[in-house]
Amino acid sequence: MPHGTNEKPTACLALADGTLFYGKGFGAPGMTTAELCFNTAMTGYQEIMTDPSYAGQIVTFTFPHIGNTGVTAEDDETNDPVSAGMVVKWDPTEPSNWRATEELTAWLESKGRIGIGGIDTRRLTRAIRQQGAPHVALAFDPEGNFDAEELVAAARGFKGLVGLDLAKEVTCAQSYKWNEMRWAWPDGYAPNLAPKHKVVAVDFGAKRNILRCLASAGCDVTVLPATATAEEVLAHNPDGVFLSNGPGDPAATGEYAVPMIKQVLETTDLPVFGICLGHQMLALALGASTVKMNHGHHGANHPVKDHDTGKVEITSMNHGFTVDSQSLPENVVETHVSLFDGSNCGIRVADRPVFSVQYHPEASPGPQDSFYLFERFAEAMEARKA
Ligand SMILES: NC(=O)CC[C@H](N)C(=O)O
Repeated sequence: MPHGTNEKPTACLALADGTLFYGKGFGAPGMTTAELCFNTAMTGYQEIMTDPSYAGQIVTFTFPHIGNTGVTAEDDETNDPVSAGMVVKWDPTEPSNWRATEELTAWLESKGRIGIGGIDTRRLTRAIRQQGAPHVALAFDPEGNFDAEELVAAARGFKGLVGLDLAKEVTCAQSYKWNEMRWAWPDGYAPNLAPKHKVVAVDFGAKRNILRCLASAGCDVTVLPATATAEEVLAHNPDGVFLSNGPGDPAATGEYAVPMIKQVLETTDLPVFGICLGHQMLALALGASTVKMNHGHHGANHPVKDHDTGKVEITSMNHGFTVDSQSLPENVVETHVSLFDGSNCGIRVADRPVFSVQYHPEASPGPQDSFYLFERFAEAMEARKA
């Protein structure tokens, strides 16, 4: 029965440990298996659902009002929802927003994704925190016929994200140019409208707002597929190389991406900037290691301390793996750290403009505090030319 109602449930969420949550289905009928996480952001459900880094995951939204602002294609971080499904407390409400072109439920249905409403998301979130991100099966049947044992077996059959390279499933098929800028600017920031620096962005599942931020910092961006070799990257004669966010296990994607990054580092003095998966794989290329977290960081209010300036930024996060700061080699400085759990949030090579962050400085959804990193990347390219 959906939480707090007498209705017959039309959706079921089964955890691998046998726990069942019944609720009201929305979106597209069907069944899917994934890892389950929770996201604490109060806004941005569409950006979250379309963030390619959520491949292989179902998102529990701890904020109860999901659907209020509808959906608009302008807010997509990539063409379609990538997250396998969504879990919410209340049924999505009718949108009330001038930008909405569609309702969340109709959009999810047209994109073949499953949602479940009427769930006690507090209880579920507590379960995720206690046991670690569980493997789950989520089913939506308008008739409400579920075989609980079958669903639990399906959840147990999900192999998990460790060892999984999902970047190759969400990367672009071909290279392309990106010129579009941000629509909103951080306070006091004067947009740099002339593209000054040639940047190759390797797309492991890049969010569009990252590309907009690069363009807004003066970068002329060429996006290359995840499997690009160092030769392919350098053939564009870039002033800098950007490594994007993306889904799955950094060690698995790193099997082909880390040799590319190493070769760029060994054969050039180019500035390199990485975000999230790009950060993790840069760390791997520098000799550090990554580990799976208990339940990861997914939200829009994570405080991070910048050791260089002493400042605290409020950041947007979405990651389930992390760089083991104990494994950082001597020439790599830990620049940022999470004030929630002390985990690594940023690195820099001691004597080179090679740096990366675990969080999302492009915001969308989230705060704008960290835009300076894009400017830092542009400054490094400027300095190298001078
Ligand atoms: N947002 C990302 O790039 C996520 C990186 C990686 N897939 C993780 O879960 O940690």
